[in-house]
Amino acid sequence: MGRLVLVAACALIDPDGRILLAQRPEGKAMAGLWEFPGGKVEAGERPEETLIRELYEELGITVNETCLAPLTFASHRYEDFHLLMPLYVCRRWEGTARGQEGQALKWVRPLRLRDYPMPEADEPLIPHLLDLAPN
Ligand SMILES: Nc1nc2c([nH]c(=O)n2[C@H]2C[C@H](O)[C@@H](COP(=O)(O)OP(=O)(O)OP(=O)(O)O)O2)c(=O)[nH]1
Repeated sequence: MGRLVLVAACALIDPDGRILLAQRPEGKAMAGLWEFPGGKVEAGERPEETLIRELYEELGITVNETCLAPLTFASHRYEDFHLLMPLYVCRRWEGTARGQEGQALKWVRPLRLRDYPMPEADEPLIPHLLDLAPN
């Protein structure tokens, strides 16, 4: 196995039950694919701290730790690393999500998630989101 990489990700869910996807920018690995906001857990961080930091940096929103609920996780072998990615859900935050790094954002109904090409690791997460918000 290659390196184990720990990434915390979050499905933000709006009052209509739609989920926020962010498009990975050009120049990064997996550019153009749609992902759940989040990022690598840095040394000394808890995953919840990572998410609070990343959601502010990427989207400009403020999230309280008590509003982050664990849903499931992805464990996926990529060519050069193994991704372990806990997925949280969050229905409450402060501010309006805007791509702070020029990335496109899209609020997507769970049934439409498959219309957006996602990283391989994310595919098994979709049924969990469909169970959660079945429209
Ligand atoms: N945030 C997020 N990352 C995901 C998802 N699915 C998935 O395979 N990943 C992978 C893509 C990256 O390899 C890693 C997240 O790393 P990142 O976005 O913080 O960092 P990066 O690839 O831009 O690399 P770096 O330049 O910051 O080191 O997890 C997802 O749904 N959300």
